[in-house]
Amino acid sequence: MKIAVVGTGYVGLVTGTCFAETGNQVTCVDIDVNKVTRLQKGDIPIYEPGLEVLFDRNIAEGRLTFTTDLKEGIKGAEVIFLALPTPPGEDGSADLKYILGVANDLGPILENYAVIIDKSTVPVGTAEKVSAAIRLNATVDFDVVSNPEFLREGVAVEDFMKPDRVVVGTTSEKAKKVMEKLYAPLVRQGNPVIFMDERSAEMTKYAANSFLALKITFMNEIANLCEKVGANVDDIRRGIGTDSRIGKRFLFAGIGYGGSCFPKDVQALAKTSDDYGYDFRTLKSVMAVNDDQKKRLLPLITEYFDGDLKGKTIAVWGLAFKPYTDDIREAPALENIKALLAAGANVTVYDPEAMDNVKGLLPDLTYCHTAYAALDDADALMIFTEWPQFRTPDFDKMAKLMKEKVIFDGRNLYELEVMRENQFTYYSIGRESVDSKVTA
Ligand SMILES: NC(=O)c1ccc[n+]([C@@H]2O[C@H](COP(=O)([O-])OP(=O)(O)OC[C@H]3O[C@@H](n4cnc5c(N)ncnc54)[C@H](O)[C@@H]3O)[C@@H](O)[C@H]2O)c1
Ligand SMILES: O=c1ccn([C@@H]2O[C@H](COP(=O)(O)OP(=O)(O)O[C@H]3O[C@H](CO)[C@@H](O)[C@H](O)[C@H]3O)[C@@H](O)[C@H]2O)c(=O)[nH]1
Repeated sequence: MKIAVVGTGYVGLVTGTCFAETGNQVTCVDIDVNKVTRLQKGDIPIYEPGLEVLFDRNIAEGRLTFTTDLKEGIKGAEVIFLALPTPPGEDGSADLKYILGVANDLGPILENYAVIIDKSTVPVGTAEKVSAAIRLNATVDFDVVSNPEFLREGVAVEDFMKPDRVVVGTTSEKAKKVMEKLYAPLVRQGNPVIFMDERSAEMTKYAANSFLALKITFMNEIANLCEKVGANVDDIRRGIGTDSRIGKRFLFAGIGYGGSCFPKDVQALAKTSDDYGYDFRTLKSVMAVNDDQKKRLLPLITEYFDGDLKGKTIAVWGLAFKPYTDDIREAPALENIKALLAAGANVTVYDPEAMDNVKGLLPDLTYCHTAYAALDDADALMIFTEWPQFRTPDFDKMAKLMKEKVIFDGRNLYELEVMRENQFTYYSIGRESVDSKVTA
């Protein structure tokens, strides 16, 4: 099939590359000239494991091309994906200016029947708005379909190629046939496609993200209570996750959820609820609890240093909002680092992928080439991202480098017993703290 993908961000690049890999002819369109020039040279601007190999192969074999010209990009395409940003507007609702802007542009340049696919996360009713915007100037027939994306950054290729499900919202039989053809290779491999109407598909995306954010937030509150009652949240996770009705995934307590999706999508669904006169109380609690959770370690580190962080050197491991990505959008690390700087601390950081993305935003940090270099003469270590390489460090080496053997861990990377054996003072989430100052 001939496919156009408008928007070469995270979703656009994964969508374009994966559909090229399944044998389609894909043209990706972006208004960002620098990005398109880079892409045309075969330089991929995001870090996503497994994507580069597919990207290189499909460019080399001529199935994947890039342009800044929308008209050229959509020429002859049977399907046109809109993978455009939907950032939060001032009132928390998803800002549709990119989507509707492209929809307006599409009307006069469509030359043949095409299915226009909302891949972006968009509020209920957007397919109708996109359709109306295109119809204003269109001279040919078209359909607008909602096909939300559920991929996770860091495992995006796998999520795309082996999705738990594909959701397609359309009430047009003609568009349904095109969508069945598009996803036939995935269906043949046993991945289900669930058809529904446009509004239900749009709601499904927000319901999925909000439910996952709720699940994490619930565990974060259980963790907070565990600290008070003397229970261990990791045991609770194992104890409830084995119940198949609850499920093992997305039960890891930590320093709050971040990223480019959960925060904005929970907020947007809450705004939709308000607009329709429904008071969605659980969603509002999720947002409030998560805001607090992100700051969970700050009072602990402040108290540890008797209320004064001025002149202390705090090492930070992890900047990305989660491992296997260089994405720092809504990353808990950033808010914490800003608070440390405001309190007068010096901050040394290490992240295997995300440092270049932070340098412009926070130039006053000391960026280190290795995790250990960040510990040199540090008064404490804070951990915000669970990169695998942080899980099994050389504790003796850490002890020699650090001024004080104290760790504030927002991701529960270490067993309490290991911390006791290594005589580290250790604060984590939802577990008792280890005070090696007293026991050493
Ligand atoms: N990032 C994820 O993991 C993820 C997963 C599922 C769904 N989503 C949703 O997918 C959508 C896109 O997310 P993203 O992370 O890929 O966005 P992004 O911000 O990384 O990329 C968007 C791209 O669109 C381009 N663009 C803007 N206006 C344009 C125009 N008029 N014409 C052509 N290109 C234009 C930008 O230059 C940019 O390259 C959002 O709605 C998001 O909520 C994201
Ligand atoms: O048990 C868990 C699981 C995740 N998180 C946090 O939750 C956030 C989001 O993680 P994850 O869902 O893995 O990352 P995203 O790439 O943001 O993916 C989410 O958002 C995407 C954009 O909408 C959707 O497509 C995905 O299905 C959805 O998982 C991160 O801050 C994680 O640290 C936890 O704190 N505990």
